[in-house]
Amino acid sequence: MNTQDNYRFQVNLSGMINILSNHLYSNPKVYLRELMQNAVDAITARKALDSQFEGRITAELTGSEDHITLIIEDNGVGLQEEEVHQFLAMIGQSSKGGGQDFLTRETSFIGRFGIGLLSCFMVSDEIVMLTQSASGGPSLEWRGKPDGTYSIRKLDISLSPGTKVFLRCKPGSEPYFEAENLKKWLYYYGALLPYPIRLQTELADTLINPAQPIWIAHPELARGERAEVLQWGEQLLGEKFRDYIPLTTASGRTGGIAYILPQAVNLNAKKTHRVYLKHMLVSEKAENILPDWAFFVKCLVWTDELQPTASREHFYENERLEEVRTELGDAIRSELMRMAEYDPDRLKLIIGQHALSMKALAAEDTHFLGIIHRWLPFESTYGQKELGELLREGQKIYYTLTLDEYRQITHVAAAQSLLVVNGGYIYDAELLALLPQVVTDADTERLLPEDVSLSFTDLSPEERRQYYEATAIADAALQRFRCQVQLKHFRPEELPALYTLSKESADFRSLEAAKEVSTDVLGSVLGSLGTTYRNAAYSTLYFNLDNPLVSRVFNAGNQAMLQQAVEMLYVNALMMGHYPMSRQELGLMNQSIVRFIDWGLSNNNQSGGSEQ
Ligand SMILES: Nc1ncnc2c1ncn2[C@@H]1O[C@H](COP(=O)(O)OP(=O)(O)OP(=O)(O)O)[C@@H](O)[C@H]1O
Repeated sequence: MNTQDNYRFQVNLSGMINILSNHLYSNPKVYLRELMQNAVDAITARKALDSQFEGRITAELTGSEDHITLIIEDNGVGLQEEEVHQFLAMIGQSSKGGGQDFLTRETSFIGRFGIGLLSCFMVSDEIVMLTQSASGGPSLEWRGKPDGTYSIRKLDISLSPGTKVFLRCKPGSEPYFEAENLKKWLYYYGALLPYPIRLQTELADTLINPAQPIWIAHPELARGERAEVLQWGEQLLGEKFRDYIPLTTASGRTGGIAYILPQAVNLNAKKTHRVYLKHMLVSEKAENILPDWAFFVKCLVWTDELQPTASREHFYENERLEEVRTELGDAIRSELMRMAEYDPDRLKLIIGQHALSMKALAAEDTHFLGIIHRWLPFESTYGQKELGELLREGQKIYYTLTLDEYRQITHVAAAQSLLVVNGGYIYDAELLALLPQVVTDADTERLLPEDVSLSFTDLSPEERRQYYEATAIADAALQRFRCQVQLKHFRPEELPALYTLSKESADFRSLEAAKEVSTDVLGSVLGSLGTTYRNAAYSTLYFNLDNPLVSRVFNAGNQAMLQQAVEMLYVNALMMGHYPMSRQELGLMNQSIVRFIDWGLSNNNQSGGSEQ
């Protein structure tokens, strides 16, 4: 019969500490956060026994230079001997969770993983804890070492309930024990704690956190405390803000202040917010706490209902987080809508600075679009204007889909008094397409460059006869570029020619451009693709007979010159429309320039010669 030997896993504690410090904790200073969190949890547990109980946390720096020791003391619930063995000395065991779903289950404590205390070994070679349980029993001393050993001793004296953790600075960790740093970090992590945190050194006894303003518990009251709210924003986030929006949720368990960023922000900029869990700072990089469109604010959020991950820097992406995100987004949205009604100048200021963010939100929410559309800025043939101003023109609003399309037709459209909006910037075309759904008298339409030509005037039958031959020569000159020529009358008369592409001819041009830069194999694949376009993919070059130069060229009766001029005007029209040119077209431009200079020179010589 086979015998089976059973063994227990052994944990190499120093190896584990190494992993935690290198991979879980972003910086050794988090040891202070973990100690404060334990103190906060111990105070919460004691408060559950006695609701009148007043918590306090004290940090004390003692010892000479080589023996600096930090003592963190709380008057929380303390530990009894069996709890020390069970929770303090057992890694991964926490007094604050329990059950299968302890990682994500909601508790009134911050800690849940049973590993936080290990972070102290990043800065100290020993953790000494004196503790007295509020439920009685002897006072205890526990000493834990990073090699996984610990000792426990009953004290002869009886301490008052609570816990003191002693950490002696290990060589190299001195900055983490400097009074100024400790002061800064105690404030950083604990500024919103509702009971006093003190730092005592031989020189001073400092209260770290000021009394909590009323709007922490009731964010809606922040509206009336402008100066104070802005000052807190500057102190906590290190930036001067000019405006803010209070954040509330229906349950009241998550709240905050969304500070409007004083400068415009890039759409792709990281949107990070500072989140306090049960009044302690857990993350200043929380990205997923607000909807994506809210990139114009930096928030202070406090919550007692979200579940932090073990690194504490993020929150579990669960249903509740999703609801909180939606509710915080709603709070911002309704405040903006409230401004639209009662404080439009304030909203205009925000839109002026953060149009992109406002457009992102409006694209997601047509109701919001309906309310704020009039202040959204757009680039148009009437200039950079707010949509409200454009609507007041009472005209149909045409919009392009791309910046290139807009550039191609803007001067022609302007001359025809068409109101065209550049829809090439992100959200703009989308918003203009949505507009008629929410604004009853808004009439918007997508404009294609070729549509502009519909307003051009045809030649009279007599003109058609007169220019028949010249048009045919011009047309033949551009055949090799798959471009047909049309002679028309249009405004502005300063514009000699307008090049337009249909969707198909645009695709064909892109294909040709891709072929020029591709390898042989890809080139032949693209080449065979191109054959499917052959027939329909013609672009059009409209010549403007109202333009004096065009009129002279078409009336000169000089076939060679007409051909050259048509080619030259073709490349010129391409450039005006910001179309990338093919190698063949660039070659044509160079040749034409040289030929025209040559022509000019020989004409000059001839006239110079006849004068003599
Ligand atoms: N100041 C304290 N007062 C009372 N008990 C404490 C204190 N500090 C630690 N403990 C006990 O030690 C246990 C382990 O603490 P540790 O910080 O390692 O983990 P945790 O707080 O439970 O969870 P997490 O790893 O999420 O912080 C706690 O569950 C708690 O029972």
